[in-house]
Amino acid sequence: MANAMLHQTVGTLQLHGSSGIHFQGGNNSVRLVPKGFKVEVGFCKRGICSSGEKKFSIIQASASQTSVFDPVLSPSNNGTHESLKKSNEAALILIRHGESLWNEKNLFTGCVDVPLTKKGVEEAIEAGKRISNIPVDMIFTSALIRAQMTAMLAMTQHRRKKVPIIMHNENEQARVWSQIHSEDTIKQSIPVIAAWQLNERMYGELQGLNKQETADRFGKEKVHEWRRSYDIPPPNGESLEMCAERAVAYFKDEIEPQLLSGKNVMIAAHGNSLRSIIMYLDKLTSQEVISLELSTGIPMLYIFKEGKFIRRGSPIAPTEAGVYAYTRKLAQYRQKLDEMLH
Ligand SMILES: O=C(O)[C@@H](CO)OP(=O)(O)O
Repeated sequence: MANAMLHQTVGTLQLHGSSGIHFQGGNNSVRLVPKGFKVEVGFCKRGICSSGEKKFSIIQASASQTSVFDPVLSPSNNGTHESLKKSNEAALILIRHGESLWNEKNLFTGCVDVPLTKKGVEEAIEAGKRISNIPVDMIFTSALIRAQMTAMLAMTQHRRKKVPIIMHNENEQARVWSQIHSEDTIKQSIPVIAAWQLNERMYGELQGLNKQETADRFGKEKVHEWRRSYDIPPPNGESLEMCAERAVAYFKDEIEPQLLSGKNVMIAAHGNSLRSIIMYLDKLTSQEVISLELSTGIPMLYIFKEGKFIRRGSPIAPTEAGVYAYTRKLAQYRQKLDEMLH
């Protein structure tokens, strides 16, 4: 469950035993989680506490647009899921990070945490211009700085001027220390969730090697197989299939519910983690994904409507009318921005 909300923790409960669903906190026993609240499942320090207890926090959803999880919207609730699929529409922007210092040097990067080059910074800003009229309610990035820089730099160009704020939910203290105590400020913020599951495919023993030198040493075909085949991993690294197992699972579990509830989402990630997500969105076969290449810093727009992802290509420029005419909602959003800013 995404830990995306800007929220107030109003209590902590524990689940005991295995006899049915039974929440207990202090002297109080709670059977149902009221509407507008969410249950956040955490694990005691190192995974599971003694006697299998798990820690639950009851969190009051903020009234703002940025409070993201309503249990009623849970995709596990099938009836609701179906009706939401029909009624909601949301924009999904995917963006591969701008050029990194190791892209520039032609080195296999994978999970090595390398920042952007100056050109990468410029690409991210340019990408931001292209999406400056498209609503963004939530941002997901990988845990790597090149994706996070890209997301933040892109948002400097957004006309709505909401402030992207990285959520720190790694432990209770981090969460409490980063709390915002103004509803108005929360409304002017965009939660940014950093997730390792969106990281670049782990390139194993190729990380740090020069791509050309590796091709010279092992042969062009072998290296192409490592780089682009679906299920053949590079030495001690992840194949695209293995990368998809975590990236697509994260997308389905954490991002799709947000889209279902009508949130407009931007994902800043990597060549291969995004290839695996696009494979899922566009229903590509393992053969088709081989030839899918993503450029750095080019945003791609999808509309999520009636449970389907509709690929809308890349917004060309902020002034380009076409992209905003894709849906009435996008056109209205842009018009509102025009009225606000003129
Ligand atoms: O080095 C990497 O991490 C990736 C992306 O830059 O390389 P490839 O082009 O092989 O997917």
